[in-house]
Amino acid sequence: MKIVIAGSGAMGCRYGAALFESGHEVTLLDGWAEHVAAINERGLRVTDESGTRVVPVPAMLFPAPGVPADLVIVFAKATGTAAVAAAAAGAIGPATLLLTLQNGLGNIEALRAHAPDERLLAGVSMYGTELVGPGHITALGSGETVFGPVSPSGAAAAGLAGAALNAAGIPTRVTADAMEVIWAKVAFNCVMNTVCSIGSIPVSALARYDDFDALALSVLGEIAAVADAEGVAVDTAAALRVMKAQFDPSASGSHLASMLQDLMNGRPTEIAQLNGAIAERAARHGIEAPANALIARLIRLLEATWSQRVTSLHHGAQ
Ligand SMILES: NC(=O)C1=CN([C@@H]2O[C@H](COP(=O)(O)OP(=O)(O)OC[C@H]3O[C@@H](n4cnc5c(N)ncnc54)[C@H](OP(=O)(O)O)[C@@H]3O)[C@@H](O)[C@H]2O)C=CC1
Ligand SMILES: CC(C)(CO)C(=O)C(=O)O
Repeated sequence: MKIVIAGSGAMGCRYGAALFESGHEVTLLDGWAEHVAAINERGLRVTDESGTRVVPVPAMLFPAPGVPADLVIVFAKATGTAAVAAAAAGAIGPATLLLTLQNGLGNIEALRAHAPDERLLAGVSMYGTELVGPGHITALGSGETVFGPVSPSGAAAAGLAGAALNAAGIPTRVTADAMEVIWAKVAFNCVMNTVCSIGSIPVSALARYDDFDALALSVLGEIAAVADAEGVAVDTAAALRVMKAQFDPSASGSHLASMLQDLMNGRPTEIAQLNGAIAERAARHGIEAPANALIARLIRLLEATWSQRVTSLHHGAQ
């Protein structure tokens, strides 16, 4: 298949490398010139449990040239989905499938401007990945990819894309209910990404915190109420189990949540598409969501002040 990755940071590079190595014609599209140049000059470096390998996958700066792909996978941050899809429009032809595995709410809505529902596929990934520098990612931990068609008429297309990912060694499950898996992952990220960011801790450190269940459930209860108002069921007990399974270093325990990576890189976070979106939708539905509203405020505080974080005693002393 001719595959274009629209937004080739940590995750886009991870999926693009695996698909390239399994024989597909892959192009990584990104807006970071130094990263694209490093990939084209030295190959994409992928570090995983077995070491570092170099993958000679080609990369290009946006915008995409006018050559339609069979599959475009959007892996920009959710803050930039609309802009990235517009910059990738040259690769989206009348038969192109458009797949989003991004975190957050609102990605499907942003992609609808570029493909009808029968060619839109959406879901989630539990892979923990870090962009450690231009042209270099660490791809650690296991995790399932789950997605489905946005419209029932896209079921065959979802099967085709799922088969390509599985054949590339990315464990993938195709579901009939994309919205259910997206909301379950939103619930996961609204707790895990924010709490790990506020604490500046890896996922595994949460295992040491006795009150995790109460903290998580205060956030999850509000999310379940908002999801319910939008016709989607979120199973809070199941969400809590999935989170706690990630404390294990062989899952994503040693991983730094993507929101914490954003803060460390001085980049905007996806808070508006996570707890911020929950607080906003709750207000629209007349539901109280103080925990999510407070967490959104705390993350915005971190975004504004991260560069002034105190990291040692006697800060400023000579
Ligand atoms: N990382 C993870 O473990 C996981 C991430 N996700 C989700 O996948 C989506 C993509 O996330 P992810 O791959 O982590 O995103 P990254 O932060 O790795 O990359 C996103 C984009 O940000 C820009 N960028 C990133 N770092 C720099 C830098 N230091 N300097 C300049 N530009 C930079 C690049 O594009 P540009 O310059 O064009 O902005 C890049 O394509 C998100 O929705 C995320 O929540 C889901 C599961 C796990
Ligand atoms: C990898 C995982 C599941 C861990 O929080 C994630 O979604 C993220 O970092 O954004």
